[in-house]
Amino acid sequence: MPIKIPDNLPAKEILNQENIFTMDESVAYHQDIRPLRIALLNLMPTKETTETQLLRLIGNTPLQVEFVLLHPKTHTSKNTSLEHLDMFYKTFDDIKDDKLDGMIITGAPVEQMDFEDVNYWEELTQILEWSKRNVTSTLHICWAAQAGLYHHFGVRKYALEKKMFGVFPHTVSVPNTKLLRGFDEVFNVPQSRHTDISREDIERCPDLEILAESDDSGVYIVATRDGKHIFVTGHSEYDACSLKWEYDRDVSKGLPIDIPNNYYPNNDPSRMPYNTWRAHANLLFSNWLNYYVYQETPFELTVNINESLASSQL
Ligand SMILES: CC(=O)SCCNC(=O)CCNC(=O)[C@H](O)C(C)(C)COP(=O)(O)OP(=O)(O)OC[C@H]1O[C@@H](n2cnc3c(N)ncnc32)[C@H](O)[C@@H]1OP(=O)(O)O
Ligand SMILES: N[C@@H](CCO)C(=O)O
Repeated sequence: MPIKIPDNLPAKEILNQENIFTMDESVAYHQDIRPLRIALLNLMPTKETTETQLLRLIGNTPLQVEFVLLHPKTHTSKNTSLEHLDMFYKTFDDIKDDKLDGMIITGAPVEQMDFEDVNYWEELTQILEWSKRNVTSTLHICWAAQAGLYHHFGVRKYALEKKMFGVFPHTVSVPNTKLLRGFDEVFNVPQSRHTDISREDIERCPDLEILAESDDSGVYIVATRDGKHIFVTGHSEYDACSLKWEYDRDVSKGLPIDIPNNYYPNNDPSRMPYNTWRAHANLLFSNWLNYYVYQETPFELTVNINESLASSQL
């Protein structure tokens, strides 16, 4: 949340140089508050786990959030029951005439397919197009980040020789960026993917900026310069045991898989892993909700986003 301080306090200039968000008394007086409407487009097979992980992070805010769960209607889910989807989920058709303050699009275990072979690809591209005009800020996770970068900017994904699997040290690439406010200079993020995006491809797109990366696991966060589209390659939302569960699954299937990097104490899979990324996960989501959604979204959501986006190149 912004700090409201007297207009002429000396600390204000120092904090402004650090991009710390302060608000003049005059602006604060006029700021209106209402609940934020955030959708989760859940593409994961393990839908209930993902709902819990993301709600835990979205719930860590003083803002009121109305959460809308979406699933792709053109995909028949094998691993989530129809009862669960009918009871708790909507589809794009139900919300396409609305506006949203924010949207999160999850990862999906389809990264080794061509985008066009994913059976809900056409529906997803409609949603991505719609998000440009109807959502204040969209946060794409893992495969959704690759899908969004490909659809909006033609950035492709590359197959990795070996799965990027484990917990990797990351660094902030742009000092004082609002999305990474409060982050340590080195912070951990779980990565679990067979494909990658390239720094050079992103640098060729003037609308994109790399905000965080890792010497070991590559680009972590890319954002459009207007903050309306955020692409996150890792899984900060994962629980302590998510990588263990994936590792045990692959071992039991006899798949070639290394012990997750920097995860188990002494690299020993018989020991319980620690969560060393939770604080940064909470910061990432609360910074996004505050600076990219709440501070940017119009009070009258229906009035709107079209106007503020009219000048955007997307
Ligand atoms: C790169 C990232 O984004 S990482 C995020 C993805 N990570 C995860 O999903 C981790 C958890 N998932 C898993 O461990 C596994 O997918 C499991 C155990 C749930 C199921 O695995 P399997 O039994 O081997 O495969 P299964 O045939 O059930 O398909 C798995 C999923 O792949 C996706 N999928 C497979 N083929 C297609 C296709 N042609 N089009 C779209 N989605 C597809 C679906 O999401 C499907 O699950 P769903 O129908 O419940 O949505
Ligand atoms: N995180 C995924 C990668 C596959 O897309 C898994 O291991 O299931």
